[in-house]
Amino acid sequence: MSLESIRYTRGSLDILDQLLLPLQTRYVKVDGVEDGWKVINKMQVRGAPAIAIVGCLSLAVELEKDNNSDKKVMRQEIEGKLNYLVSARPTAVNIKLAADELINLANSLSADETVTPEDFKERFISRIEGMLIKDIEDNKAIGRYGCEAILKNSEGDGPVRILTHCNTGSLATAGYGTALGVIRSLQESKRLDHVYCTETRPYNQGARLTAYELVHEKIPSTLIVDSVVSALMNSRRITAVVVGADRVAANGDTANKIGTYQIAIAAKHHGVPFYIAAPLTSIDMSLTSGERIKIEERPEREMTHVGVHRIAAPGINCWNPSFDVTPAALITGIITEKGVFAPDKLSEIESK
Ligand SMILES: CSC[C@@H](O)[C@@H](O)C(=O)COP(=O)(O)O
Repeated sequence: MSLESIRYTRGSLDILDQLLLPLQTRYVKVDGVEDGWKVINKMQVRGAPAIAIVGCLSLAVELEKDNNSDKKVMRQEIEGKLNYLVSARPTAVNIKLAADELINLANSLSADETVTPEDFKERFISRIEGMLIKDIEDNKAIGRYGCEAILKNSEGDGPVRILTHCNTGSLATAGYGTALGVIRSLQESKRLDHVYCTETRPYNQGARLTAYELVHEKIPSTLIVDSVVSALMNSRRITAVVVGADRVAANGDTANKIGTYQIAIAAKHHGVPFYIAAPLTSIDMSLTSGERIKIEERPEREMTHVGVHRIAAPGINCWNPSFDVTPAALITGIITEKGVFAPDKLSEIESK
C-alpha cells in the first residue's frame, strides 16, 4: 500500500508530519485554517498539490464545525481564510488556483437565492472533498502518459533509467504522485531498470522522502548527492529526467525545487530528455513567462543545520532560495493528465 500523507474524513483531518520522516511516522491533527497555515508554512506537509489539498481541507474542517447561517458572512469569511492560506507559501500555484475556484463557488452560492445556508455548506465542502479524489485520478493519468512518452522516445525496447529530483510522490500529492507516478507506471510496465534520486539539498526531500517512498515501493533505486548529476549522465546511460513543478508559466518556463535548473542544463548537454510531470493545477496561464514567478526564500537555518546539528561555519552569509526556474527551452515535454505537451504548446491544453 502507498504511503498516506493525508487522512481525511468529514470534519477531521490529520497529516503525516514530513519533518519527522523517515525516522518517525507521526500524524498531526489539523483542526482548522490556522493549523492548516502552520503545517504548510513549517513544511510538515509540502509538495505543490498536497499544499493545495491540505489548505482547502483545513477550511472544510473549520466550516463543518461552523454554525453560521448567514450566507453573506460565510462567503466573506471563506474569501479571507482562503487568501490567508495562500500566503503560507508563495511559489506553488496550486493553492492559489484552488482558492480562486472556491471563491468563485462561494460567490455564486451566496448570490443564488434558491441555495440555503445548509446547501451552501454542503456543496462547498463536497467541492473540496472532490479535489482529493481528482488529484489521485490526475496523477494516475500523468503516470500513464509519462510512461508512454518515455518508452516511445527511448531506443529499442530495453530497460529505462530515470533521474528525479525532490519529492513528487504520495507524500507530495493526494496519492500516487506526479514524477514519481511516472516512475510507478514505468515500474508497472516492467521496463524500469533503475531510478536515481538526488538528495535535494538543503532540505533533503530526496534523501528523506523520495528515497523512503522508493524503498517502500521496492523500486530499484540509488541515492546521489546533488552534485553527482553531471557525472551520472556522463558515466551511466540515463533515459530521461522526470521532475515535478510548483508553477509552470504560459510559455513553459517551470519553477521547481532549487537545483532543477542545473539538472536541466546537464540533461541538455548530455542529450537526455528532460520532462516536467505536473497536473493542470500547477499551470499558471496568467504568467507569460517564468520571470514573474515569486521565488520563496527559506530560513538560513535549513542550510546551516542538519536537524539540530550545525554544519556551516558560524558567521557565514547564506542565500536559500527554495525554487528555481527552468527555461522552457531546456524542457522536452510537460506531462499532464491531458497528455504530454511541448512547452510552447501549453495553450493547446484548453482545446483537449
Ligand atoms: C508533486 S510536487 C512537485 C513539487 O512541488 C516538488 O518537486 C517540490 O519542489 C516541492 O517543494 P517543497 O519545498 O518540498 O514543497
